Amino acid sequence: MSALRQAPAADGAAAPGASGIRIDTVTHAYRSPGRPPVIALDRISLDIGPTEFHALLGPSGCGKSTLLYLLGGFIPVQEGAITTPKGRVTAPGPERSIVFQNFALFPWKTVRENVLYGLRKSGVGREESEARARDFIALVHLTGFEDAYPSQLSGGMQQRAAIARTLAVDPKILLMDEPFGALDAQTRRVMQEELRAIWQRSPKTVVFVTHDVQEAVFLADRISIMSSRPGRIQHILDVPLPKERGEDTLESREFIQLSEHIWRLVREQAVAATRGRL
Ligand SMILES: Nc1ncnc2c1ncn2[C@@H]1O[C@H](COP(=O)(O)OP(=O)(O)OP(=O)(O)O)[C@@H](O)[C@H]1O
Repeated sequence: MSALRQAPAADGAAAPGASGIRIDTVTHAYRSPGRPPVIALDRISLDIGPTEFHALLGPSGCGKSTLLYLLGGFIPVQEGAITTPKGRVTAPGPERSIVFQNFALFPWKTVRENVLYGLRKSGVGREESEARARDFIALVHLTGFEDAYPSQLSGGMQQRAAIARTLAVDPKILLMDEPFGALDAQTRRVMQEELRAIWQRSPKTVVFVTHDVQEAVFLADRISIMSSRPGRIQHILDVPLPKERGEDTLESREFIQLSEHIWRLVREQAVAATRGRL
């Protein structure tokens, strides 16, 4: 396929000191007594550019979440290094925000208070925080639910509140672990378009974990496809679609061809992973 280019390094890839992320030969093993270690990641190297939207795809258990949590500083780097312009990642930091699969809202705070919490914590003033909270609650279609507590919302609404909380802070590096997994198909599509539009208005490094090939192709500039046991990056592909993406994108020949091609590559990894377990 001529539009495709195997892309071992991004154009404008992050050099340490520029913004973006450099992942340098990172290996991660989970160890428990009396069991062989699980090598979740094996010598992963990847440069993600300062304004790049990067998607991670791969079969279940290939280490996507592990890599994202390492980038977030939630689990310590065992071998290799992860560098951002702030230096080596050793702990969570204000320049990196993460949206987890299962929302992580404060149950004792309302939607508005949850969104305000992130803003106030990152030093945004009261008035600006109130305005941003209003805007981002509207963006995720939760206007009217500002004073609701998480327990009063559906799973999808809670997830949208969590997304609003993270996006409102406008972090330099946005890490997302299947953030739209709990949403119905319609809402998911709207949120994908909104996220892409937000990223275009305020370009930042995004690392987006998903199982959904079309979601990855619609959102990302580059896609890494991982293999499992051990987790390695098998392919890095450019997504040569126009920057502006919407309904038309989904119907374009380029989108359909690229999605099919990537689907085949992911399937190969999934088949290999299943064989490995038999
Ligand atoms: N706390 C843990 N202890 C032991 N093994 C773990 C732990 N967390 C993850 N693993 C193992 O590490 C590997 C990578 O897991 P990880 O959750 O990162 O994969 P994933 O690609 O995000 O999977 P999924 O797509 O199903 O969410 C898997 O084999 C998993 O079983």
